[in-house]
Amino acid sequence: MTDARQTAAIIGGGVIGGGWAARFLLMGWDVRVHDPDPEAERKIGDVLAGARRALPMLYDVALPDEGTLTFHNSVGEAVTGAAWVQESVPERLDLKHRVFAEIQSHLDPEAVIGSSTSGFKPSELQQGAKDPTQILVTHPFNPVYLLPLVELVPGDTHDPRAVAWAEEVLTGLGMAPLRVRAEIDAHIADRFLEAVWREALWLIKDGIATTAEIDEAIRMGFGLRWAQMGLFETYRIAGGEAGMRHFIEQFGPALAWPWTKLMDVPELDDALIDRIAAQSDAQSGHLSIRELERLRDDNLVAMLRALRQQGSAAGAHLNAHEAQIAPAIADASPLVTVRRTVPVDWTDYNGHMNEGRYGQVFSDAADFVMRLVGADADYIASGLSYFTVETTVKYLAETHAGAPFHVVTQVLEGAGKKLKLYHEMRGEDGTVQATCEQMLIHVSLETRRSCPPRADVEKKVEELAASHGAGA
Ligand SMILES: NC(=O)C1=CN([C@@H]2O[C@H](COP(=O)(O)OP(=O)(O)OC[C@H]3O[C@@H](n4cnc5c(N)ncnc54)[C@H](O)[C@@H]3O)[C@@H](O)[C@H]2O)C=CC1
Ligand SMILES: C[N+](C)(C)CC(=O)CC(=O)[O-]
Repeated sequence: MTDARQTAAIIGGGVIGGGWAARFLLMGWDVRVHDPDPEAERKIGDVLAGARRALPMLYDVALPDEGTLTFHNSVGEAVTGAAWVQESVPERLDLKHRVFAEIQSHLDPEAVIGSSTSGFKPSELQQGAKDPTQILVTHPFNPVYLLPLVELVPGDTHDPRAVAWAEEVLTGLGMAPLRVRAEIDAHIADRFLEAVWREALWLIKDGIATTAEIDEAIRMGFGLRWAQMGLFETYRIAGGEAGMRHFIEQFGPALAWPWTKLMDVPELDDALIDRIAAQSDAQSGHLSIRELERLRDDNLVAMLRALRQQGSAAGAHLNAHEAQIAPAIADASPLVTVRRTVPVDWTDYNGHMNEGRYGQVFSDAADFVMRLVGADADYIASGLSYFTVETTVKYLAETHAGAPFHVVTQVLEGAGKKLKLYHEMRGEDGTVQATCEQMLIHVSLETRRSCPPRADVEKKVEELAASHGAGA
């Protein structure tokens, strides 16, 4: 099964199938799509263009080499040889059953079928299936290529090996599988989303708030809190020093007050739909869906990168995934010390990468060289390190958010306490965008003064310098 594991079939290439296709492809899988819509290829192309820009910006290293995308006229052709099938056809049980039957008549019995269903339980999806244990719910969130959460619902009838493998695949894609222990309509997260949506529909129907006011209430307040601590940690803090118990004592009784209409659904009659659509047009109609997607993606990237910096919530998850995909530190000729994409939060009011960020790039390049010569985390913990004492940066060409680049580094001098580096930052087409000459001095972290490196590090520095022709 090992070779076939790198091929995923996407059955249904709409909003969600397109997002899955992008995530698999950008994480190095080959992707085979079947969708009867004659526009499917164009639509997936649009989603993929957004994903190619956004997903690499989340990481401080390059993503794996992109897989190959192909389109197929039948389910059978698409799933043959696939190790993973992601079903993303419309939310109709009869249609999903027909599609599963066709998938299972061609699929390798060891492959997994994940369903994107927002609401059906695995036992419902599995009804009448040739092998029910092959079908799991893997419910993602839009945009699938950026949001890590995927609800993994195996249901009662499942093969633990398939579930373990599904967790491994999803984690490898950079997703955060949340195992739902007992099957339930609409899983976990959509229960909240439905409740919030119902309440919002009432507010509009009753003329209390517009779509714009409701969105403002979310994004200026509790929406920000939820992204980093969720509901219960947030409420624990809201209980003050007495924590959760005090919070429940104070606000629990309010649940019985006539605040909410959660159990009733407002009738979505023409008048209500017209009102919502008109308010939504007034709020966001000046932007196309693609422009809104870009705004959403840039904001999500910037927020997720901030959480990465804090090592918190989804940021902690992304840090762990980056450690999995980061290339090993190894010598090579030419010595590429950084390979990544310019993230959106590195750009400024001039619309290009801000000068301050070049310092980060060349600092990362120097860190690579330090690890290469053995001045790694353990070495630093032992009380020895290098300090940069001088840099000369030349800015030669602009670069922009989403642009891939790499840094090639040369050791100009490496002897005793001195380590002099020359870096060239190059764009995808090889254009030199910036150069940096950088002098590092070996130090004791105890005395904060210069001192000779440990013998093995000094030897590696000298060897590296000699291999780069230093002093020749
Ligand atoms: N849109 C959303 O926010 C989310 C949707 N989901 C779930 O993902 C699934 C798909 O939803 P969307 O992508 O939003 O729908 P969509 O309408 O954007 O895409 C569905 C695609 O399936 C294709 N299709 C129809 N019959 C097919 C068949 N027999 N074989 C192959 N393809 C077929 C359609 O041509 C269409 O391109 C649903 O189960 C939905 O509940 C899950 C998470 C979020
Ligand atoms: C509206 N929806 C129920 C299809 C939403 C989801 O299933 C998840 C999401 O992306 O919000």
